[in-house]
Amino acid sequence: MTFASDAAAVAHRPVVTRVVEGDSVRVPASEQAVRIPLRLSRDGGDIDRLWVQRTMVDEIWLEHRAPGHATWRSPVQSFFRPEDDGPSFPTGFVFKLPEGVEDVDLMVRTHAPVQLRPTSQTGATVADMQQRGGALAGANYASLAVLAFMALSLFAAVRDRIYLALLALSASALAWFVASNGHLYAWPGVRWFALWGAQGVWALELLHCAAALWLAQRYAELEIAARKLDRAGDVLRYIALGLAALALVRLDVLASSMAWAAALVGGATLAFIIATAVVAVRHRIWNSLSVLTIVLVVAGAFTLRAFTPFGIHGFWVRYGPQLAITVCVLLVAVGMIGRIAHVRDERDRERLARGDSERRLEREAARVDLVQQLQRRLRELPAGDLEWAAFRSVFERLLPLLRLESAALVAYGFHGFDLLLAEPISSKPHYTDLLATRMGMMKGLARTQAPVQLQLGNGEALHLLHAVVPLPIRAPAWGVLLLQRGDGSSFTDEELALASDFGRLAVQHADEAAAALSLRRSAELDALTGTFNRRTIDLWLSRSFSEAHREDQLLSVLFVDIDHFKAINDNHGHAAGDAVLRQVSDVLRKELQPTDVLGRYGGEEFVIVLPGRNGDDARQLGERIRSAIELVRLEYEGKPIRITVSVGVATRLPRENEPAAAVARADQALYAAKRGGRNRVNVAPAVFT
Ligand SMILES: Nc1nc2c(ncn2[C@@H]2O[C@H](COP(=O)(O)OP(=O)(O)OP(=O)(O)O)[C@@H](O)[C@H]2O)c(=O)[nH]1
Repeated sequence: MTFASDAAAVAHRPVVTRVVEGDSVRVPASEQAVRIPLRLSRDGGDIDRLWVQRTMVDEIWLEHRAPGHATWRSPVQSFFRPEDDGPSFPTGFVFKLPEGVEDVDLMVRTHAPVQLRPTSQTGATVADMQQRGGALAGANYASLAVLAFMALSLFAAVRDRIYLALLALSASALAWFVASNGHLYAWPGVRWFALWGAQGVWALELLHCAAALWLAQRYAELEIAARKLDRAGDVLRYIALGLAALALVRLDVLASSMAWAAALVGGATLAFIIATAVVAVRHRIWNSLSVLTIVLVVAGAFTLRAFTPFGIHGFWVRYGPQLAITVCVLLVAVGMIGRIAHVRDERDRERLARGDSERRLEREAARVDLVQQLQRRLRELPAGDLEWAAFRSVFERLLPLLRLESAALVAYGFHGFDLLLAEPISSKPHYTDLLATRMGMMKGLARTQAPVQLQLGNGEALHLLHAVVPLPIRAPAWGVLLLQRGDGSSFTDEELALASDFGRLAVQHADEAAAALSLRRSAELDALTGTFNRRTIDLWLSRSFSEAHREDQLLSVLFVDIDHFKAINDNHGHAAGDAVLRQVSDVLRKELQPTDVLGRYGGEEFVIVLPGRNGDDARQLGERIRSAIELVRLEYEGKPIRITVSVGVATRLPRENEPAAAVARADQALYAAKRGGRNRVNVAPAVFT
């Protein structure tokens, strides 16, 4: 059984209590040396050393005083001035005892209160203790140095400040351990740190606490996970840093309270880290369960060490906390490495998402642009040009968007046209070849309405991968888009969907434009004969007269009226009359030039506007029409119908810029032709009105 004694009692007064070696004794801070009388038990003959665990004393030595004898005094040792010839990592103060002596005085001068437990040992045991302690300390330092270096490398690679916190944690642990074990002061270059004495060690301990708090806050992502705890961590960290700065001021009056303050902050830090580790476990942070376990072990190790004054001692009590902290740093580092993968995954995911949304935006913009262009372009085009214009707009966008080398539209019966449109035009022979051999297959694929990817081609181009995208064209017509990339890479579902969508838009807009065009045409045309109706031909007449007047051009008008049409209706029926009207309009159309305009003026009367023709030309045309109609041999229900027409001709007079007068003259001329016996051409005199 051991007990603690307060050596203060023996500082300046005669011995009251004699300390038995192996007991713990507390030595208070004092400017003068404190004398601790020791009763040695030297049962074994080999026991000739006194061993005191290294602790932060300024000076320590042994004295032996016997009445009538000269005082024996051992060399003075110091925590802050290790002997040069001692072991690399000394773990204790060792004094060779004079022979036959059972009572010695242990002399201690310290600026900080310390707890000592002197024991007498054999030389072999002392060597063994030095070796074990030294080996453990060395291994600990090496591990922490490696971890610090690793943290620095990780920071350089990932540029995440959490690795700086890991560096601070491992480096501060290393500095603290090296100083608190008394090894720092043996190393050249850093010996000066001894100036701060015990206060320097506390400053390092407090810095380590601050680093541990910083890392714990970031490791458990407290800022997001537990804001209140995070703020408490901030406060504790600032306290630790403030106290560390205060410790470095090295005021002796602060020595005792600083020891308590460091212990309190250490305890609070441990409590905070346990709470943080619990939060990390709850948030499933990688490796946090192992970290929590080791943090609890650290707390246990420190608690055990706090009981040293009550006789709990031993190798593991002395070194357990340091070892546990190193293992803790190691586990946190492992967690941090796992975090790299996590951070990288996050970054990759972010980059992909960003790329995805940019691509989507680009495609959406291209789609909007396509729709606008289709609406604009197709409105102005005549029938027959709509289809290729719509698909050219599609290709303009698809080629860059899908990185295509070429694309083609293959369509049969689309608005009555067969189309092969290739972009660029140089790729047309390739698609022509493809069609020659794969037409049936393409037709089959068009019916499926699902895009596919196939290796298509002939001869050398056999390997080329093509996307075949069916178009929604109403059967029996069909059509597909053929897309091909130079690098042979396959198309994603998204890309095929995009091509499908663009193809559908082109078909839809071409359909709408064709429908609008035919609606417009039907409003302009006479349903029975397909020639312009009265309203349209009136517009043409006005436009032609003002244009001819402006340009000072010739312009003639023909009125063509079927003779005795009422009789045809009466004798053969109304349907026969309709057939005659269609027949006459066909003959008229054949006789006209592209610039001439034909319209049905009403009933059985047609008007022909002849830009650039004089009266003579018009009369000759009228004559050709008359004789051509006369030659028509029309039979209705087996009965022949004889058709003749009368023609009135009028020509624009130089000052005329509107048609009314010329139309009246032509009508008059026609009337004259009728009166003249029909089946004849009559030219209105120029000054008829
Ligand atoms: N079948 C048919 N008959 C029509 C159509 N539009 C007008 N008609 C008829 O055309 C006839 C015109 O007859 P009229 O104006 O008397 O002249 P006509 O019989 O041709 O005699 P002339 O002009 O004097 O040679 C009327 O009987 C109308 O009913 C039509 O779209 N189809």
